[in-house]
Amino acid sequence: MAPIAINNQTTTVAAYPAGTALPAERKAVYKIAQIGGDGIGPEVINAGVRVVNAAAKKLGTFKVDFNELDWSSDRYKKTGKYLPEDYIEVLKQHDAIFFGAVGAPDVPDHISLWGLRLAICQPHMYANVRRTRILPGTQSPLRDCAAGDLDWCIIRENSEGEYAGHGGRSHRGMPYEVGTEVTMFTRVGIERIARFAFQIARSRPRKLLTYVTKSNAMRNGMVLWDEAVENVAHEFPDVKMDHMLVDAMTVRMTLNPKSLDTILATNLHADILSDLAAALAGSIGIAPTANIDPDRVMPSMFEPIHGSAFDITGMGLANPVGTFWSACEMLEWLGETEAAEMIMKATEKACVDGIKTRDLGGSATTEEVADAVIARLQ
Ligand SMILES: NC(=O)c1ccc[n+]([C@@H]2O[C@H](COP(=O)([O-])OP(=O)(O)OC[C@H]3O[C@@H](n4cnc5c(N)ncnc54)[C@H](O)[C@@H]3O)[C@@H](O)[C@H]2O)c1
Ligand SMILES: O=C(O)C[C@@H](O)C(=O)O
Ligand SMILES: [K+]
Ligand SMILES: [Mn+2]
Repeated sequence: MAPIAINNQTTTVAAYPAGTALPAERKAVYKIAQIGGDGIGPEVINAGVRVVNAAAKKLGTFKVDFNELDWSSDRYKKTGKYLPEDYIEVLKQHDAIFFGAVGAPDVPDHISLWGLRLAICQPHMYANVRRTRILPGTQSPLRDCAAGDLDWCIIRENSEGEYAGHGGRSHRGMPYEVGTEVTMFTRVGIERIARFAFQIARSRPRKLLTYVTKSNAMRNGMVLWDEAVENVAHEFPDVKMDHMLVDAMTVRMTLNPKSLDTILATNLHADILSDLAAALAGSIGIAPTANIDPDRVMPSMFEPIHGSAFDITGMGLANPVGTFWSACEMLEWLGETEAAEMIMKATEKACVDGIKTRDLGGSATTEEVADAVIARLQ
């Protein structure tokens, strides 16, 4: 494996390992596929687009051309399809994808998720990166944690495992009906995500990786996980590694959170742990997601961690901070670190100044938070 340059930038945003992350060139214009999707998705994405455009204008070094795509549950209800046949080709014409959320009250959740998010991300975007940090001006429900704490980077395997899509149902409606969901792990899939996670861990000051499985109860695939991760660990002797079973991990995240830094887990486990991480940092509304194709075959997809939140749709209550942070991850991935830092700092300033949505204890609307962030870009 090629040596990996260590990214020494002191940045408040993503610090991807330089070897995997830096694009070949910076561009004058980035073409971004904008997919608001459902529920609060379009609300937070529209706010994010405004903030990104304002930052680009302020810097004057690049432009962003957002291409709005109507791929959503509305489209599904009208046409029977979330995506056009040639969606891969369409997406490939872009440098990145800026995504809101998918999920509608009148479409089964497994249809919407597989119809849009999973169809786009599997199999190329195998690394799902979910950062957490208690932002200045916000509060954690953990009494001993303050701004800057819970600085975690969760690496979620994003292409297989519990989301392999294998299984079936038979004897529908009968008392002896059967449903199976086959969890599939491959050594190739585990090793590639483990290497990615070790590279991230190595690029962070603490060089500390905790990997999570449930290899006591799940005695095949998760034991393969343990073996494959331990094997990859030999390539990274400078990274300190430990292992947790997922149930005990929830306890450690809550009661001993400062002992953690980079966290690697399977698709489902990391999905759950990353929502917990966001909540421990104050709100699900602040947390970002980067669905990364480290090989850059597909444009990577950036989205807030949350879903379409139909309970608050159209009310101006959606916190756009997770979307702004996701935009920072996107800009960082494109090589525009300066813009990423500018947006992250302005977002933190708006929080410090108390311009926050209800989930963070404030009373500002989505648009007011966006206005406040734009006013603080410098
Ligand atoms: N990546 C995705 O597109 C994605 C992620 C999660 C859930 N979903 C889908 O979204 C739908 C709703 O799922 P759910 O209710 O389990 O999760 P959710 O994240 O949509 O909402 C959970 C709770 O958090 C609140 N919340 C979420 N985002 C918020 C924000 N930005 N600001 C303030 N409050 C916020 C909601 O109001 C709700 O009370 C389902 O269809 C689900 O499948 C999609
Ligand atoms: O598990 C998923 O992929 C759906 C959603 O919960 C998410 O985290 O994006
Ligand atoms: K989302
Ligand atoms: Mn989730």
